[in-house]
Amino acid sequence: MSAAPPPSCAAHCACCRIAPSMLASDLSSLYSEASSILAAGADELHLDVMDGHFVPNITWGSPVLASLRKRLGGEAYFDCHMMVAKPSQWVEDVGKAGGSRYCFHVEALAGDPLDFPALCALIRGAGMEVGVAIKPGTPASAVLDFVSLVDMVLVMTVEPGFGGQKFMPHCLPKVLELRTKFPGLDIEVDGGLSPSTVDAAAAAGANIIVAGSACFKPGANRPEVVATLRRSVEALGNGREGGELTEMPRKRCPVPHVQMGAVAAMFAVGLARGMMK
Ligand SMILES: O=C(CO)[C@@H](O)[C@H](O)COP(=O)(O)O
Repeated sequence: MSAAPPPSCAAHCACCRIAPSMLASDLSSLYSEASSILAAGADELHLDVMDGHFVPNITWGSPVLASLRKRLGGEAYFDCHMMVAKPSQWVEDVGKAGGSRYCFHVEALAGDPLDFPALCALIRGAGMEVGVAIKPGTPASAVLDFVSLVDMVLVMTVEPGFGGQKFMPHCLPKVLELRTKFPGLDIEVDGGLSPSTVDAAAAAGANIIVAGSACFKPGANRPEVVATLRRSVEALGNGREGGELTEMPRKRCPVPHVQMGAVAAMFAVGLARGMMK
């Protein structure tokens, strides 16, 4: 028996946004990595905040966000994915540090003094947009009643905590369920996304694509990866074709500039010798 085809949504109008996960970048040069990926066409910077309790890993908090914000200026969009046990605890700090969207995990609400609506109000009061994330084992029904309170739902396609994991396609029916019920909703997918897995997520209805390793792995052509991810959402989610798709960036010149200079010099010498004969 052949495997079931991946789920596929009707064309929707939710705009594609590409949000590279900075966790996979060279963290010793966070500012230049962020600048480079924005220059490559990224729409958002996906910033994974992990507290060592909600997930078995620790990354960074508001001091790092604030210093990145200071150097990048006000334009860059900070998609803060809060993998923390008590989401309400960090809202004020992350807002002050320049977070643009505060995405909390619905699973963490059990240990938080605030309920869903109160937490959303706190986040908006701190000047940020609201996202809610669900882990692979959490059904979409956990957030369905609250969609009107949020700007985005993040469907995790790996267990949160670490970059570089394998994409879990069995999470995609949740994306399709949300897209079918909410055609204009921002739906983000995160974990194992790359040019070879994005089509399944885009076809299910995801319009915000987080990709860490794919964007930052050594040798990656960043503009090409970002454009490839975007074109997938435009084609399979928005139903665009041909010239309506974002253009692929022009390929790099296969001959490095140094070599080009050497070729030009040899040509000039040859020409001069010919003239001297
Ligand atoms: O939230 C997480 C992991 O918890 C992600 O944002 C990953 O950092 C994505 O990395 P790749 O799977 O794309 O390498």
